[in-house]
Amino acid sequence: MASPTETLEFQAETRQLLQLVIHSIYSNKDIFLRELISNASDALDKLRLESLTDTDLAADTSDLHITLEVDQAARTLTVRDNGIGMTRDDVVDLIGTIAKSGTASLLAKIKEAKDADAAQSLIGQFGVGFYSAFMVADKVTLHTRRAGTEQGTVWESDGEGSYTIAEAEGLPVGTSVTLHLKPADGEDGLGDYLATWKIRQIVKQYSDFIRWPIRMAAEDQDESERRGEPETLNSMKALWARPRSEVTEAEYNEFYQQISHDWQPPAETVHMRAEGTFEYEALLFVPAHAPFDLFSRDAKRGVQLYVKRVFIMDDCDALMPNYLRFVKGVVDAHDLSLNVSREILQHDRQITAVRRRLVKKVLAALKDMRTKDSETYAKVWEQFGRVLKEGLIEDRDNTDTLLELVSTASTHDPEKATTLREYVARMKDGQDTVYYLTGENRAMVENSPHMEAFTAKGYEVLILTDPVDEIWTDEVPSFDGHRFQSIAKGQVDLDDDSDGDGGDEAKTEKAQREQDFAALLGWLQSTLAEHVKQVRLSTRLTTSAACLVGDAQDLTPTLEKMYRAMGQDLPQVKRILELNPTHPLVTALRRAHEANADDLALTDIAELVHGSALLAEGGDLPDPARFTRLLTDRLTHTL
Ligand SMILES: Nc1ncnc2c1ncn2[C@@H]1O[C@H](COP(=O)(O)OP(=O)(O)OP(=O)(O)O)[C@@H](O)[C@H]1O
Repeated sequence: MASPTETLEFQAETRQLLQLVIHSIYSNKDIFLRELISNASDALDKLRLESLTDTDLAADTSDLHITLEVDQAARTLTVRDNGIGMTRDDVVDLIGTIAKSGTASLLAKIKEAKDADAAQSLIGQFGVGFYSAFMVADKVTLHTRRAGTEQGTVWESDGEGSYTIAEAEGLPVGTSVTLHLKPADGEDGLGDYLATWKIRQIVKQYSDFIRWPIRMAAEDQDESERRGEPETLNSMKALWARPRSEVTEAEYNEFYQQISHDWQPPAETVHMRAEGTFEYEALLFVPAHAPFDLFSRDAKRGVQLYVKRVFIMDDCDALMPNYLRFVKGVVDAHDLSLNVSREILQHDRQITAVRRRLVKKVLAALKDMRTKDSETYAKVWEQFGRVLKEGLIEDRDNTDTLLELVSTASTHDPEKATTLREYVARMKDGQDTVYYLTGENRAMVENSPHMEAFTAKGYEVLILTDPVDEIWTDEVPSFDGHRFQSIAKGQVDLDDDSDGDGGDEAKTEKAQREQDFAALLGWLQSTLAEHVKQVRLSTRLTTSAACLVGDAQDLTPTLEKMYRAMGQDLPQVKRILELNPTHPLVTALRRAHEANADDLALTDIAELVHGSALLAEGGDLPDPARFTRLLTDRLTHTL
């Protein structure tokens, strides 16, 4: 006897998401069918795979398919599959809850979204799956029975606060989802989903490449039986297995949209076939925009893995490195076992070789796009540049290609980003170094005192403002033989007279200056010993009195902060204070020190010079209250 019907509440987040879905976040309601068919197709994949790998599972896989049934009188559309099915617990867990990470933050963002378009693009990135049924139906009934079990389950909800669940007898293995359709409403984007032409059109558009037959039972069931086989609506062609020359751009785009649930076409398509000892086909896509969770720790990565047309897994991370986590697509390998697990894949030499080849292909496609279609490339870089730069740290094999892809702001043109190659082509005679400065934002970098001499002398400096820039510039020594040099690190001697003429004179002048300032520098060094490891004269300043720099191998303050935020226990990184010997404050300080080295006011000024240099580069003062007091005292003295 069947158990009584239970009424259960949706989880709070699920309820919120349902409300968003029902109140038409999507202007295009037709996609509900794509979502339900995609779930049904996954269920068929799972049953096929499980029956191949679990010989104890007595399941009939001889005719796996999806059926769409229209009942005009009852105004229902049913999506039926004979796939894996669900147990009662599965239904409660999978349909009543959204276990996806990031749901709460996504909901918050959707609520903040300014308009329906922005909200739609956010929810589009998430994929509402099963719940999209409630866009077109005011009641949804689901019957299901898990393969290998006897007990069926029936679930029903109007998408408001709760759902009912009960046992059901005599169900076939698989799942059927019956939508009690809302009336068609053109203005609200609600099509007539009882019309077979409409269903045919939606399946063709969104689900043509689904690898299982999608059949439609004709309106009149009796008549269809008399006519024989129901009609199959989709072509089922595995697009990746067809030669490139036979696939149209529209087909590629539709396929991409099916697997990614994206509403825009991809920015780039890579289709390849490898023959030889390890055969495979790959069809990869670079999306046009980043998913909302690109930088979240548990963001999915990887492509779908098939073995000889049998779906094995989604998000196969062994096939894509972390820094290409935005690439979507399919890899169909011919010589793998269907039982292959993620762990085995991680250590499989052939998979590593496939991955290496795929990475090269994707990077080559991006490089090609950069030369041939710089406008699209600029958009792709804007979306994924920060992630691609992680490759400079992770992937030593492709450093050269990745460096060619880098596009960054520079002092050359405030409006336009530059590539490293363009930078090198513009380098001054005798310059063999690529100068850059990292910082939190463009304005801070541009106004940093470190820039002064470079600007004055016409040297171009790259402006790097992504956190990842701090790290890769530390790890990658050069581009095409030209060393990377932070203008906030090491000795920068732009006065160096490399061709020799006049060099002696400059050297004598420098030596004289060093001698003149020796006493002041020595005194400052001991006075500021707590904060800096050295005080020296600078050649990089023209207008500021002082700046802080690091040794070539030192961590930058931002990097130091990042490591500390990650919980690393670092010793204090002391920096070098550089003084501008031509600045009136510095020359006056020298005179005052010569006149009376014991004047206590000089100590305050030394601290103020150090604090100002910190502030000028956007740094944090060790003791802001003390700095303000010293500054106020000094200002009071001048009045
Ligand atoms: N027809 C079905 N047969 C078996 N299980 C199903 C079926 N439909 C849904 N499910 C189960 O319910 C889960 C939730 O489905 P839902 O469509 O909400 O999300 P999803 O398919 O996991 O994600 P997305 O649609 O964003 O890719 C699925 O992962 C699957 O386990």
